[in-house]
Amino acid sequence: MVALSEYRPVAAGKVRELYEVDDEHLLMVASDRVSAYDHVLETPIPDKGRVLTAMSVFWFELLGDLVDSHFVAAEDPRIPDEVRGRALLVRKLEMLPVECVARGYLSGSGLAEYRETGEVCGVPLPDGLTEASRLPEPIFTPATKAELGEHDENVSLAAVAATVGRERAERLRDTTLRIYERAAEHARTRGVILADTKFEFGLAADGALVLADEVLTPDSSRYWPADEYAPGRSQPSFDKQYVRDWLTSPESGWDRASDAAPPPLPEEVVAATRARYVEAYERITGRDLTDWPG
Ligand SMILES: CCOC(=O)Cn1cc(-c2ncnc(N)c2C#N)cn1
Repeated sequence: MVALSEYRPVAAGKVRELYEVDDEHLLMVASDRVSAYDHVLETPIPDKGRVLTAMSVFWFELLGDLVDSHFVAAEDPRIPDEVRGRALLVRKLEMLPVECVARGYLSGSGLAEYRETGEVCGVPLPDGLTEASRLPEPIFTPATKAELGEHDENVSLAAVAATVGRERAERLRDTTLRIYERAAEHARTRGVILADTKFEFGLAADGALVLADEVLTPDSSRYWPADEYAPGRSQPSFDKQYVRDWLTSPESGWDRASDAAPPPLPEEVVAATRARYVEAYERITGRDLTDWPG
């Protein structure tokens, strides 16, 4: 069995790493780290990496009739035991430098831009929308990838076209919206609102778009419990709300406005957060996490 240290690291995010396996394949590894308020917390959430990995695989399979993906295997001799269950063997692609975001609801950077200009990424929206408003129809709001720790920058479709060509930009938009709508429709039947999500695509040898990166996880998407949905205020995050509430409670002794690192999480917050990740996975997929490796 190969050790992870034998693979060359090629990219790292706040909570994920990417390694080169061979000329054709990469290993995408999800850690148990969680980030909140732009800080990576020191306390890991057991099984978070497994849940998000299993969730990506579920979506790759469900969306397989709409789009090809880079997913190769979740169990394979090339996957080291130490990361089994929270790592995927994927095929190496030529990546497109576009963060393909679909939004069915107005929140985060989309809401901020709307409040400034009445538009998001050059797409005009109706007046009178507020935090978490459902949009008349889902919109494509691409962004350019920022350096680690910075926020991505929202850009127009024309800016994407200037980078990847008009035809490919429109195909990115159409594919992004189609798979978002399919996923949001599925999530809704499970009592979960998929408010927005971010995809990354690469190119196959024949120029076809291939869905890459993690897909429709609570880290790449906003998941809200549908039964608590009420526009006009920030919605509870399906998975991170216990962490957010504790960090902003007097109990934590942390001042969000300061640059100080958040304190370690109490074990009951860790346990409740782990349970929310497992619940999100089992509700969305109808599968049992105990059936997933690792
Ligand atoms: C770990 C944090 O960074 C990323 O995952 C972003 N990223 C993706 C690639 C990539 N490159 C070639 N082929 C692929 N299949 C992929 C994928 N996924 C590189 N950086």
